[in-house]
Amino acid sequence: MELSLLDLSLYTNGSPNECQILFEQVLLSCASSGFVKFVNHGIPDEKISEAFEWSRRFFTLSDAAKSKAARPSRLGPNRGWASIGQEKISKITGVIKGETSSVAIEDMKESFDLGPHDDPIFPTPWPAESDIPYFKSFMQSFYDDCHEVHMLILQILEKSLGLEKGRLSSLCGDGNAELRIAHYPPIEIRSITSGKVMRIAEHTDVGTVTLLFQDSVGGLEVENQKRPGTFIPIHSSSTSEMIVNIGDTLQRWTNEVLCSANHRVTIPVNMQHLSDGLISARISIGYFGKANRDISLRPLTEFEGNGGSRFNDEIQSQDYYTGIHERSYPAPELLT
Ligand SMILES: O=C(O)CCC(=O)C(=O)O
Ligand SMILES: [Fe+2]
Repeated sequence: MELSLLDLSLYTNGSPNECQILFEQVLLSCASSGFVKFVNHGIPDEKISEAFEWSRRFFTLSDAAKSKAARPSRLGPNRGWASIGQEKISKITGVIKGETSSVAIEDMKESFDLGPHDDPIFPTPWPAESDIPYFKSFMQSFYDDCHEVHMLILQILEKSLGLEKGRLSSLCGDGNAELRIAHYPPIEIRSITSGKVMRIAEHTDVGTVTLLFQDSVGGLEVENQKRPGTFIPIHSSSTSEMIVNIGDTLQRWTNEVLCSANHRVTIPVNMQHLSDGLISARISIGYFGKANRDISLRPLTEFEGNGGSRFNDEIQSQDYYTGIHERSYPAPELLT
């Protein structure tokens, strides 16, 4: 299975026929693998390179400086700096499939998440401006760029799925997303094969779609939806390539016409034949598109038909997101 690499600019610049082909290809890729890749998505290459540069700068700050932006210990969305091993994504492995995991594999990564600007309920804790001047303004501007692409992709999905204009995008227009920079420090192959740690354990993302940029180290893999249990490596030929994966929100809204993509970050494919060796540090940047707060995650009426749904519970978006995020930050006494 190869992921389609599609030209997003055709949506605004293409002929009606080219647009139609784009809608069909997006649907084909998302419905068969939960993933699609885009070029010409509108965020300039230089800005993406700059985002990687800012990420490196942030992660080379001292722990004391990063701690000023530490993840708050209260219920809510992901905000601020989470140190290496703090988030345990293995605690949410299998949740969307209705399987619960009892293992607590440590993720060997650190991350920094920002939410909407001036969020009065869940503000983002920032590092001191004097420690990393202009970091905040750059990251907020990159957040806005990603929000625009998120809206564009939802509009395309509306067309692909035969929905009314605005049907998906109006549920997300407030911009309730998170932008995450993640740093995976160098790690021994043996540590991962021991089964105790991972770069990031397999999981699905909770939101609508995730927009992901990765450096050239590799290791990102997606589960083959036709052959569960087997994983396919996802390469990017440049950091500008945008990888888009379907999240739980769209799985629920579409009543599984689209299914969220189960993915993980592990040993890069070019090192998988080795029993020993050091995997280089890796940086990725992900924008986690989400529904506005207080939106029902029941299937949309357009997808209600045929044989009911697994997702008829009355859960609302923020409650679902918070519940899942909190599971991945278990209190030490809850770890198994
Ligand atoms: O680092 C990556 O490539 C993926 C990260 C990821 O899946 C996540 O943070 O949800
Ligand atoms: Fe993810």
